[in-house]
Amino acid sequence: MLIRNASIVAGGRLLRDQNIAIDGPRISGVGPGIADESGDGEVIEGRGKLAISGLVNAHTHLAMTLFRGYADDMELMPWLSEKIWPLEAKLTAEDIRWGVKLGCLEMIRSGITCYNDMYYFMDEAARATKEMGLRAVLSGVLFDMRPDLIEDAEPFIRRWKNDDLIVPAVGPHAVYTCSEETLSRALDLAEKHDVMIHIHLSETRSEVESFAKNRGKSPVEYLDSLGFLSDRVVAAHCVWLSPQDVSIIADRGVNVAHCSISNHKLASGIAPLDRLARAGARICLGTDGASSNNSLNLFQEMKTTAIAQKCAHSRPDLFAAGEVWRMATENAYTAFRLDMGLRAGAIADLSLIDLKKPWFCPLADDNIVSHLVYSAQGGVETTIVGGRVLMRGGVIPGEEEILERAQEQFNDLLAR
Ligand SMILES: C[C@H]1O[C@@H](n2cnc3c(O)ncnc32)[C@H](O)[C@@H]1O
Ligand SMILES: [Zn+2]
Repeated sequence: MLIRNASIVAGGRLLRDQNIAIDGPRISGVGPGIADESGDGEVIEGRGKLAISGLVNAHTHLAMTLFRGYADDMELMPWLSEKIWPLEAKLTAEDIRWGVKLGCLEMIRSGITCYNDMYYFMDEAARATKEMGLRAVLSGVLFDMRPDLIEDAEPFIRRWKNDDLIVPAVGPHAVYTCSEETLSRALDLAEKHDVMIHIHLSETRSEVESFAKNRGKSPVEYLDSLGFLSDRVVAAHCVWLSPQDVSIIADRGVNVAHCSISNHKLASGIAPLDRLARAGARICLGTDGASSNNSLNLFQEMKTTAIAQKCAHSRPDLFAAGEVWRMATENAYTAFRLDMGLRAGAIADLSLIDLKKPWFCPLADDNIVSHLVYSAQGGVETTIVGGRVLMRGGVIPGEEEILERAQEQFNDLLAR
């Protein structure tokens, strides 16, 4: 396959008239005049389009698209205990199938090619994701109150560990819902199978303060005392951190999944991203679920991340566009061990964005990253994962049926 005459971003600058040759699941060449070596004869016209390497959603609960708009305007714990968990108790595999497909539609349309998820019925989520063609790191959520879920964690890893798109992981929900035994079991599993650990961490002030009151240490210090923290961990939120917590996170190489919009919508707080960045922590971006955002759009996350941090610190120079762009791309590629980027040999996970949109005008060689972070509002029109075209010219096969079925599942779930 050959994408011809596209523009790309290199060193923060716009590079025009580039060909991208794709051979099977990988990129075979990028540059002016590069020829198609695959022999499949497929050509995608890239003139007037920007090719970007795929964005990575570092934290979500994809099937929560069915809960979009279901319980707005609440803070975390009452939201979970009074509204979300009672309805999740009624979830079926079919709900997960169509909720995940709906979420995949939205992510394909916003240039996300890989997502990191922690939820229920994850075999169904994996099958639905593969049908949609996206890449995913998936973990079944672990709670003390659900010993059945804990029992299935290892079998799940064994079922999916050699898949070409699905990477299994372990998902202990949080320190306030998982005992030390559960956390230690999750860690042992992750180390035994060399998979990642996905956890919610220090999201709200009350969570951290009550934990410290009961345990005499912060959630971060507690996890560190268990030997839990390393670059195998993706920690969502990391909002309420002491200076010591920040040092531990950075020193252990923990991957932070910063969820700016979810933190704002639940009024959880504004994460100390500047302190984390200055300490050398790796920061990625996540949308969280569509019930606490309520979109699955990393362009919105990037803009919100940048402007929220600038305003919180009265420092407009903080988190320039290029730094935030790397949170949704390169930082996540490192965190999730993804061989991604617009270069020969990388996996062919990329999107084309139509530059003939008002929000990309005026275009200069040095303002494209600014437009992507501060003004882009859509225009992703082609998305490719592993060399498979998932959306072309704005068309995703089967989209109408997915929208109908997701609506039916939502109606059925609420009626249960
Ligand atoms: C996977 C479980 O986690 C729940 N969940 C969704 N969003 C959040 C959040 O921001 N913090 C903690 N837990 C969350 C989800 O409803 C599942 O029960
Ligand atoms: Zn979450």
